[in-house]
Amino acid sequence: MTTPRATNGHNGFHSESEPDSPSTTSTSGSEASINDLTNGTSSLRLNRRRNMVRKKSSPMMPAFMVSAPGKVIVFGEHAVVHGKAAIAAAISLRSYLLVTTSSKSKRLVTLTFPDIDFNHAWNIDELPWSIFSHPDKKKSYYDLVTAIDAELVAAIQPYVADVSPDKPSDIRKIHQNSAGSFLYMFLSLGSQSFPGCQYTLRSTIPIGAGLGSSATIAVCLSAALLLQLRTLSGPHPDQPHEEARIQLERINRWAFVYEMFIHGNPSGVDNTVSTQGKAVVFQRTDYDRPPAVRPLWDFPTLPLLLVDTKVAKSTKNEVDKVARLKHAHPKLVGSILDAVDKVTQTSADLMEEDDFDAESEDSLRRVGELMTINHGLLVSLGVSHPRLERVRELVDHQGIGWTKLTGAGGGGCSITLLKPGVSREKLDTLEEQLDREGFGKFETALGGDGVGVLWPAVLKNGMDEDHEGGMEIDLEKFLSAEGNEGVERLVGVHGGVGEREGWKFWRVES
Ligand SMILES: Nc1ncnc2c1ncn2[C@@H]1O[C@H](COP(=O)(O)OP(=O)(O)O)[C@@H](O)[C@H]1O
Ligand SMILES: C[C@@](O)(CCOP(=O)(O)O)CC(=O)O
Repeated sequence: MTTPRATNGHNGFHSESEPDSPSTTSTSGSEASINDLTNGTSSLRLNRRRNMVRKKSSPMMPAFMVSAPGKVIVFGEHAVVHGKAAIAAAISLRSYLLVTTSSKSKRLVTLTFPDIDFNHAWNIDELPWSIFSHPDKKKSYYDLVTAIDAELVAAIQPYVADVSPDKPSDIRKIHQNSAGSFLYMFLSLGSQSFPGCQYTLRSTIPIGAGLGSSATIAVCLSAALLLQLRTLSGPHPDQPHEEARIQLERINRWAFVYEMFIHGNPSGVDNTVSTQGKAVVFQRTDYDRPPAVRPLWDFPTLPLLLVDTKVAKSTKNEVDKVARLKHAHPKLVGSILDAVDKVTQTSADLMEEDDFDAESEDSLRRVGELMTINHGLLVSLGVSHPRLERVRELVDHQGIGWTKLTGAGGGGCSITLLKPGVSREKLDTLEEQLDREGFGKFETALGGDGVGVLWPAVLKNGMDEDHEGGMEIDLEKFLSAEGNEGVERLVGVHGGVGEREGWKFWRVES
């Protein structure tokens, strides 16, 4: 567990437009977090005084945004749920969350997820705060929560039950799951004095395709809530790496809670890579302790083709399937999982070798062979799908690379490592075939930034209507941006025009 850091006057979110930002204390958070953060009564008094000043000068937080990337698992999915290692890398497809605060008298907290046609508001004063703030249950922002509490889930049930009553039951279930996971995190972290606010999310990541869409929502909501509670410091460009790492760990811990609610038994690899970005070797051997996460700083720029089968899958179902198989054949499935682990470790070693060259045929062939083996092992665990096998068949037929499923399988996406020097003609033939057969194709760079913050929600460059002082992103603009391109153009961390001025990231690279 991370020890809570004492206040140093430089915590809290740093922003030019926020008159009194440097503080660790919570204007809207619980008393517990004030006590946890301060070193004795004098600093407590000082912080209370700061809060009073802030309340007078800045009664409402400015609208702000948070963004988190999707991921591909390059090696080790499923085995990672059973304590083995996995390698995952952030991709350039991202989710974007706009947080708008209402005036004090408005007591609604609203969740707006237009991508899944979900919108719901709750009266903050009617939520079950008493059970969540009971001393036996109350969690702090820095706690490591490793299990979902059944009593707390029961307490939020009445608030989830009336969500989307007119939707078909399968859609309703998804909405209720979103509502439940959000309320669980909101009630665990917040307090009744929380201001009315709206969380609006748009994503460029295909949903349920194995690219970690749910983890990006978990990361965005976790970061947003922790920022609202003023329990995070930065991000700012000169922030020491160790301090940045602590902030990321806090975000990641609560993102994991959200994922546990959605998926039941996640490994945590998705939320970890979405939080910290780039590429990592991830392993969680003991669920009561934080996972071992080793960043791969020099992760090679692998020539990857990402194909979407457009077959929807459920991560929970696929994970349950493997658990059942393991239960039925413990030794056999145990050996398969061990073999996946070996593949992952071998690949990590290989890619970290000094003479590994992402453009050389020999280096790529060795990684490619490991991908083929990993896919074969996943097939034996029963998590492939005929459409995934079809992609593999088409790629193999052209002889242009090595393919494996990525993520939970059962549909979703595959990745193909392309051989160097593949002719344009062969690639075109493959792409035409994929197109004809209804597959989707993504171009995405691997190893991008993790969670980012735009505070306030004002961008300084990138759009036509940009003018001096920047362009404010309001709810209307955000909701009316057309499709993925519109979202990227409006608020994208790169926006197709290179690094966007305004977005900031916690950087831990040494
Ligand atoms: N854009 C989105 N808006 C709202 N909820 C989303 C969005 N994308 C994903 N989700 C949530 O995540 C779930 C999909 O998660 P999961 O099955 O793990 O797929 P993935 O492989 O994409 O992470 C959805 O059912 C929904 O609850
Ligand atoms: C199958 C698994 O290893 C990865 C799931 O990824 P996704 O939800 O399909 O993006 C599950 C996990 O790691 O929690």
